[in-house]
Amino acid sequence: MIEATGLTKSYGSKTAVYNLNFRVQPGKVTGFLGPNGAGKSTTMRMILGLDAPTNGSVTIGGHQYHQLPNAPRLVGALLDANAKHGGRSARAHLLCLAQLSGIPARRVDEVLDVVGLTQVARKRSKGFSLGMGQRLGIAAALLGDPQVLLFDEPVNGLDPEGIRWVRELMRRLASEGRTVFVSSHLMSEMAQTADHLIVIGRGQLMADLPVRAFIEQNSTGFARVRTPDGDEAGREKLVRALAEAGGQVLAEPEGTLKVTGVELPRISELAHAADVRLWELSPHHASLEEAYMRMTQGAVDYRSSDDQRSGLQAPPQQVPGGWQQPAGPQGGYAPPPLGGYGAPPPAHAAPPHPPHASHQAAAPYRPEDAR
Ligand SMILES: Nc1ncnc2c1ncn2[C@@H]1O[C@H](COP(=O)(O)OP(=O)(O)OP(=O)(O)O)[C@@H](O)[C@H]1O
Repeated sequence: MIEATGLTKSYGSKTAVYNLNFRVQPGKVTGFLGPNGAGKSTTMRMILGLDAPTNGSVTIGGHQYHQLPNAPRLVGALLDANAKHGGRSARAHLLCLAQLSGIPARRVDEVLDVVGLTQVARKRSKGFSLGMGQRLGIAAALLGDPQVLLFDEPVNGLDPEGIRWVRELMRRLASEGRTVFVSSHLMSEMAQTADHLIVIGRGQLMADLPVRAFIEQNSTGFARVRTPDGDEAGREKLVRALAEAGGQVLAEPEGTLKVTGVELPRISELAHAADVRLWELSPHHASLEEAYMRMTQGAVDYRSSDDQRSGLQAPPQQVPGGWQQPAGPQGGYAPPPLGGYGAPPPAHAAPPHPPHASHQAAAPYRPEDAR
């Protein structure tokens, strides 16, 4: 098990990671999610003893990395797939790592086989594609047959077949009882790979919950409704009727309405009764990616200025005579529940002041706490 306690890292005035508390359990794939610059790599480096925490600690099996007896045999990691000598062959690169850790040479051939690089084992790695480089990095992580594995963005540069392979490998490693900690900025990928999620934004913990719970909370459906272009009166009439029927309506930038709280057949009846024609009435599911974006919005360091994801970045548009707020608890676009994901970090910065003992981030939401 990996355990972080009050883990904090500052680089000068920049706080990269602040007061992280989490546990990564064996026998599961734990996804470590966060937008660019959230602090994932910094956290992983601290777990591996490559960076020293400014405050707090992180341990593996109760020990700091440097205190582990024979660490390379206990912990394997892929941090940077480019961290290799390009002039060496894949096999020579792995042999070198194996010798440094007292791992027998036959293990090199085993891991080359596991990652599918046997055919190119004697080729220089500088000619490798990004995907082959990732596979070589994964092979290096597996060399010591470790119980604890950390992968920083392992599917970067992989094609769909490679992504599926990584997903299956992670799941297999976890099913063997290993601790598997995988970082990504893609919720859609993690939703398919991980059992548990730890989400950070601007260095702070935003959620710590099973993937199943995240999906249950965020994959509720909604209806998309379009009235004829230019028929403002009809649109307003429908919005009023939907609101009176208990629905929640959000105007989308494209001119459509996003409706939750009213079933599709009922929307059709209401439109008919109000004598409003519909150009579109379709069922939808909010994607997990969207829910994740919503959770981490305000915790993103770098965002393009023309990000038009409907209802996510832009404030909801006012709907005349109807509901103006985003969907309620049953809607896919609901804001994180109060007391739910834990206090998000301050909107515009990681801790506004350098961390100090009295500034405690709220405990993250764990569904088991609610039971
Ligand atoms: N050595 C360093 N010196 C100064 N700032 C750093 C250093 N390493 C990381 N940072 C800063 O700390 C923050 C967290 O960076 P980190 O690389 O851990 O994020 P990340 O979640 O891994 O991002 P990405 O998904 O883009 O790799 C960033 O703002 C980054 O610029």
